[in-house]
Amino acid sequence: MEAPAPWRVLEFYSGIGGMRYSLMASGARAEVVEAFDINDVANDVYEHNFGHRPCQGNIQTLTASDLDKYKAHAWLLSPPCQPYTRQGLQKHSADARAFSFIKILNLMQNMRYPPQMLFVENVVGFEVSDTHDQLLEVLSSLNFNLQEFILSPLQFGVPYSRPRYFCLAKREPMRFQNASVNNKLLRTPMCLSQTVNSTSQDSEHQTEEEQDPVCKPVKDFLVKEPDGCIQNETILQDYIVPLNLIERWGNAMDIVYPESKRCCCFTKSYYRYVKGTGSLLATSENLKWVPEEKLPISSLKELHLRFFTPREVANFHSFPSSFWFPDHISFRQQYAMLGNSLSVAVVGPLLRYLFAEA
Ligand SMILES: C[S@@+](CC[C@H](N)C(=O)[O-])C[C@H]1O[C@@H](n2cnc3c(N)ncnc32)[C@H](O)[C@@H]1O
Repeated sequence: MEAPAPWRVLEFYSGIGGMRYSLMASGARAEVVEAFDINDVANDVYEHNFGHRPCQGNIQTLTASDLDKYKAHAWLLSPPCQPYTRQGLQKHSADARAFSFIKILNLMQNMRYPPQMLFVENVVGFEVSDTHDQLLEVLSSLNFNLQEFILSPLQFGVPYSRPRYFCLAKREPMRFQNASVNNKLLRTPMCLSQTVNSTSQDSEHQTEEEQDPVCKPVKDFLVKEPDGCIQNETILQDYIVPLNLIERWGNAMDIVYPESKRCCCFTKSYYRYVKGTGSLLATSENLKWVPEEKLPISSLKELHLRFFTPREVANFHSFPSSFWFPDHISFRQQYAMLGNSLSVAVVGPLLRYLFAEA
């Protein structure tokens, strides 16, 4: 018998393709038929890795008939998060960077072939925004069931704290495998497993700290030489943290060790700034790590701190080893685009669950 045709997928705000890698990792019978992004540098990276250049331009200018022509079954969207971040002005839907997302949401109501499945990724904070209210309104008007999650790679064995909000939606008569959690916001990946068919009230309120399984150590994510050894400092010269920054920021920096089981979220400003943008790695072999201890500046200097390389940040995002940047992309651009991307370790299982037939 002939295999059924794959689900047709549109990838909005495609960036460097974290969503597409997640779809590949999910094993879903699905293919990206088009991707959309306004950033030509991100599109260079996407094309370099997938051999397909996304439609370049403002998503806000798309019309219902533009989208109808793809007859897509699923839309995957990771719209800009600045309107909802705690550090920002939190203008939500009034922020111009939210306009394109609101526009295409509303287009769904005027389409001849609206998607049957929807997946939205954003920062924690989105779930209390008025854009979220609009999302729910549109989905309900089109008879979608939805399930929402706040999950972090830490809950998937990756020593990386990057909690993010996810909305999964399926249009009637399609159903989720675990329909008992429809209309709930879950903080556990439990219901993604086919073997678990109910989720207790408690697990809806568990945080990433309470959910940590045994995470791999940071050293498993470091750049390796072909012989399997971690690259030495001479090779990693470009990544050493200058001493004046150590003097200035001291214990405000987030320092991790090869044996650590957690590092903090890499933002798009990593490498430009050291405070609050991502962890730094202590590479000295002579110092013993004492967790939680505040160290004097003299000891901090002896830790031989370095930035994680872009490849290592990609490893924390669980990107495949085949992923890479074209030569003309600067270090700063690499970090900026990785900081905007997402965790394949988290989104892969969520997409597998979304596409699984009930
Ligand atoms: C949060 S990032 C998504 C990153 C992506 N998921 C990845 O894995 O790299 C948002 C992306 O949306 C793009 N973008 C923002 N506003 C846009 C608009 N109005 N039209 C098209 N693309 C837009 C940005 O260039 C950026 O690549």
